[in-house]
Amino acid sequence: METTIKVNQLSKSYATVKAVNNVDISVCRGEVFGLLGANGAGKSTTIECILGTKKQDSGTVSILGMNPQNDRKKLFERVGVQFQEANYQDKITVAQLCEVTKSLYKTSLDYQDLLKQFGLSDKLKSQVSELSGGQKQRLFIVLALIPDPEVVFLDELTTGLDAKARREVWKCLSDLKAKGLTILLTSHFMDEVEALCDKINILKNGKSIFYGTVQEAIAASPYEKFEDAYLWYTDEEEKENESI
Ligand SMILES: Nc1ncnc2c1ncn2[C@@H]1O[C@H](COP(=O)(O)OP(=O)(O)OP(=O)(O)O)[C@@H](O)[C@H]1O
Repeated sequence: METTIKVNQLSKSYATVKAVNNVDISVCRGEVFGLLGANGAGKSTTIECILGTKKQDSGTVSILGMNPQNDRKKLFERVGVQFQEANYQDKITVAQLCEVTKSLYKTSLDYQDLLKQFGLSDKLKSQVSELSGGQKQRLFIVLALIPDPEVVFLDELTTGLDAKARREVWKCLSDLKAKGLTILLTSHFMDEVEALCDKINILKNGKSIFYGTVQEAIAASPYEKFEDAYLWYTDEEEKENESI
């Protein structure tokens, strides 16, 4: 299968913090990859190095066959990014924000269709600032999908969404995956990871402590539930570190 994202031995430090330490990632076309770990584990730094908005200290990154440092412009046309705190002006409606986003790209999808898929059809004329947290979160996913990307990065996918909205987002993403969209996501919800991710990489203090499928993660742990296994992996490492 075609490899869409390939990260080899990626490392990045900030002054005294080794934020990412020899991380590997390999994502094929149409796969959903979960980058997991507690706050500060190194997920955002890894994503920024993949997108080329940060430069790694060592290791290599290839996305859609491109080097993100050299091909930022070409990459921008083919990759969607969901931002947590988008920088939009205060008084802007959903429709206007979608229009502005659309205008940045050569090709784009019909945003009215996307808004419908994500349950936001009736918000077209609403001010973005007046949307609920969950509605904003879904709008940010829509914005990431407007350029009809081949790869999409979704940071803290469904944080702030209610149970029904989360399920709806999962369904939409599964449909997009079936059409060949490659997805790299971060999430603090293990039910979501289990429902969506083909492979995961669990980071702790910048290092990879598990890489493989959710099933493999469970099998290699003493637990039967993924959330228990996840907590076991992250705690286990802590114990090892404490004993050093
Ligand atoms: N610009 C920066 N300058 C200095 N240190 C930073 C910077 N950005 C991140 N760090 C540090 O690097 C480490 C990894 O941070 P990063 O944001 O990549 O983690 P994360 O897994 O995305 O966390 P979260 O789940 O909270 O978003 C943390 O210790 C953080 O404090």
